[in-house]
Amino acid sequence: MTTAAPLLSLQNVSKRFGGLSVITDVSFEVAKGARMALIGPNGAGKTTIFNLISGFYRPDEGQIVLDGVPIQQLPSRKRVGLGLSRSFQNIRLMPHLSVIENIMLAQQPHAGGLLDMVKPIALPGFRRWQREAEELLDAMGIDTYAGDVVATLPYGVRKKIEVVRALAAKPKLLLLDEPAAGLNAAETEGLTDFLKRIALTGVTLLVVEHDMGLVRKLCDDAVVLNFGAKIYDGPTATVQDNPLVLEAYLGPRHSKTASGASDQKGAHHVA
Ligand SMILES: Nc1ncnc2c1ncn2[C@@H]1O[C@H](COP(=O)(O)OP(=O)(O)OP(=O)(O)O)[C@@H](O)[C@H]1O
Repeated sequence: MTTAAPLLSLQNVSKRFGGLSVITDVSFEVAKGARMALIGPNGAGKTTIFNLISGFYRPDEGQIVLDGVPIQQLPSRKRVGLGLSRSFQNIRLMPHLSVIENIMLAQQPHAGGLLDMVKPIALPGFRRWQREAEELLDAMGIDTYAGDVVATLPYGVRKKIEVVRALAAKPKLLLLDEPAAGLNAAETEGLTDFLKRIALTGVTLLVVEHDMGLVRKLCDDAVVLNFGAKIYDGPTATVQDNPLVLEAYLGPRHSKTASGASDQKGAHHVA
């Protein structure tokens, strides 16, 4: 039996800061088309893993392979060229530009650079980028905001645009860093449906998120970190039954009685 090659593979990845081991021998795979969560208590190492995948940090040991290419020594922009994109928890849109201008800026990996946006109309590719940005906003159901200045839009809409910005570079793999942070329950529900729609376009998702409601609705599988080590790698449906996971979130005394714990935004209950 042959198994399809994963889109992303971390193999025995470790990262230290000075004498502090922050990631220890972490391995996991993300299949093509998967919707996978990367979860764990505060300080577990999730953001560090994202920074290692996206190229802000280099691992001290181990390999990171994207679509068959070892990327751990490549600069971030090369990883973007290979199909990696990331949305950030703290929205990184240009607040005084319109939605469509922000999306077009994010198409820059396929253009000549930021300077091109200073004199954009003269560029041969401008009309095409504009059309593609309009199509993307339309496909994601937020084209009504295309001409609006970002700073004037509600926070929940800006979060969606932050995600669409990350899609503008046509990624194979999208890293989503706490997409539901700061959203209320209704906005989170809307965002979850929105992310499912994105996944249906074939983009593979790896999601760091504390909101377990979103994780359960969106992600089939989860990797759980604690103190920089992997403690679970399997279906999201059974993550809350795992004693190591319960212990990591709630402490050893609670691990047998935690199944009654409820979802709470900001509180890191897993059950
Ligand atoms: N540049 C750095 N220098 C030193 N220590 C760091 C650095 N970046 C992260 N750490 C440490 O590494 C550990 C993991 O941090 P990280 O931000 O990856 O955790 P996290 O799981 O994303 O946490 P949270 O859920 O709170 O965002 C923490 O103890 C943090 O203090």
